[in-house]
Amino acid sequence: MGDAGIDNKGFQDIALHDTTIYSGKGKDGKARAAVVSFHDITYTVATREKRKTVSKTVLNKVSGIFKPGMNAILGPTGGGKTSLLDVLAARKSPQGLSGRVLIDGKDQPRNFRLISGYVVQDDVIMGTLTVRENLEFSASLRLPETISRKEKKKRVDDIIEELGLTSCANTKIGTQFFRGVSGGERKRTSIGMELVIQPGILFLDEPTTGLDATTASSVIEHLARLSRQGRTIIFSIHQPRFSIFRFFDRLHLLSLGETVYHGSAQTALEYFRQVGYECEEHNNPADFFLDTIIANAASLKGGEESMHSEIGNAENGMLPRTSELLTEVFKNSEVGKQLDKEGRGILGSSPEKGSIKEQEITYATSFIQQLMVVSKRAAKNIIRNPFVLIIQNVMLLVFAVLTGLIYFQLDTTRPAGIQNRVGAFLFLSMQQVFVNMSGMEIFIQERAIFVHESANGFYRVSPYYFGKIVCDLLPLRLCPCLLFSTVVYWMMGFQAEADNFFIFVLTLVLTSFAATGVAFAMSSSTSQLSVATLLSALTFILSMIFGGIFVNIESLPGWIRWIQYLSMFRYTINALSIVEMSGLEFCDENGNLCITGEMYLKDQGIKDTTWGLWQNHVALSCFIIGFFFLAYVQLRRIPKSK
Ligand SMILES: Nc1ncnc2c1ncn2[C@@H]1O[C@H](COP(=O)(O)OP(=O)(O)OP(=O)(O)O)[C@@H](O)[C@H]1O
Repeated sequence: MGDAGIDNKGFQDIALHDTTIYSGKGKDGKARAAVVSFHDITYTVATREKRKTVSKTVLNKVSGIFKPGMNAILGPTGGGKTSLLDVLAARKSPQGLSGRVLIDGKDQPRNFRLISGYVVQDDVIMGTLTVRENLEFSASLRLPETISRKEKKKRVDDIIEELGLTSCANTKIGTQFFRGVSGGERKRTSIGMELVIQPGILFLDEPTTGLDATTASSVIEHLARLSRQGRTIIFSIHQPRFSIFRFFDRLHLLSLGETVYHGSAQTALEYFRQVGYECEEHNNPADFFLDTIIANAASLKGGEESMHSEIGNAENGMLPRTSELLTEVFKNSEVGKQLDKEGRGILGSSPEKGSIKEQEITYATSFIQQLMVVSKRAAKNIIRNPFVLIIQNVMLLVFAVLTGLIYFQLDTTRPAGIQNRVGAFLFLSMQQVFVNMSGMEIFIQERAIFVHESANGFYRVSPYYFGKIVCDLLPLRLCPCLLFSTVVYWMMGFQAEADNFFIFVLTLVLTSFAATGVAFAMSSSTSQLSVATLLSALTFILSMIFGGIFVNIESLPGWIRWIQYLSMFRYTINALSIVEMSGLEFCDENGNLCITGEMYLKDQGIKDTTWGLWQNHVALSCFIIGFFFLAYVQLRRIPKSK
């Protein structure tokens, strides 16, 4: 059997001319393609099956060598393509992973994620920004501050031209609320966001998925053009048409996490013919490979039934080993042996004897630069998505007028004057808490974008978080709350004293921020909006019960009474009660049987002292600090590796 696949050309030139660890750039500062070799990659995960934890082998001793050009990882669904791509791109956590990935014969640098590009399958890209703005966002954060604005702009212009995005450069990407650029333009923008750093190696997870045939061909054509400029492009792909397949230089065929073929794409058909599988004249090679792999695996499992089942259903991800199994055939073939020999050669000349290590994330820009760029994008996002902004401000104003009309100019007759005020305190605190549950979706909606960008070194968690807080708290929490509290205070006819008014507004603002803190903490702790909503609703309801109105706290048994201290409703209601009730006298219709506001407060166990008032604001501030800090910690804990 002749050399049906492995092409040595290029490796010696590239790998051995430089003894330093790969930095992504050549001596001239331009992107430098590299040889990515992987040796005996095994990846296992623990899964739950029939109430037992079992170990599943996703990749089993997979080896190969990807050189500058177009390198495709192909295989049936569940074959391990994405897993292999993630391992090569250093996006997998080292847990359960063994083997080595070398770049130009040396270990991957610890900041490999930052010098290589990675385009995920579902484009994670801000829909409210234009194509150009998204590219500029990437350039502002991923290029060092030593590069001038002019140069960054030029780089963005070049990419727009290179990827054929000129006609849609100023079109918004699009969200679920409005249509923007086409699928192909969106994918090319995602690719452009990675090209900003001029990576020598570009990884793409199924770049054609979800695109129509013509758009998919155009994306692959663009990638092929990029590869000819000196880049190593590695991508997973499911079932490409021939018009796409013909652009592939090298091919790695996977079946159930094992290599079926690795080598030149042009000679792959010849290899299969030599091992006994002939492709019909007008059949698409990619379809032929997949059909052959599936049929081979199914026939070895035995039976007609398994012929029709996905091969991904094999037990523990492995098939019984027989000499006819294509993975075994490949190992024993000339192509397989030559790949093994070449791989051992690279490993032998590798200076280190390391294993796959956790990646470290370094950043090209300072905290301040990241804060500015991220805040600017968050502000644009709010302005261009005005629905929430309008609801939060305009609707709340309408709601404030309605509330003001219900409790209009409260009098001090007894019992209505007391009852209406107490009802109003509860209603106002509930309103502030429940309206701010909208903060729940803040980190859930953008979770995929945040994970992708922070894993790729766009920004640290802290500037992203602070940027979000500023852009969310001011327009969506503070402004509506100031509007609302001003309208209701004067319409309800609360005490016309400046001090009282300002303390009233402060109390509602702190309540609004504390509720937002709870929503943020929930939002950063889960990716499911329904879970976050449920958790927050339960927290608020429990807190409401212990607010002092639904149940007399003093009448509760001691073992449960302490929960009152965790109720933000209690602090809000107590503060509002002290501010409004102190100094009032409530009498019945005849002007007899009067009680003072102070008597009411004493009856409720509320201390009408300076500290008695301000302790409520201190407690609400502690809630704010605690929940905002928790939200930050939870955001940091979101794994950046898969
Ligand atoms: N963390 C994990 N936990 C459990 N199973 C996993 C995990 N990662 C991968 N797998 C399993 O390993 C197999 C390979 O997954 P992978 O996503 O790499 O396949 P793929 O070839 O990219 O599939 P597709 O074409 O459907 O995207 C699948 O059966 C998948 O369910």
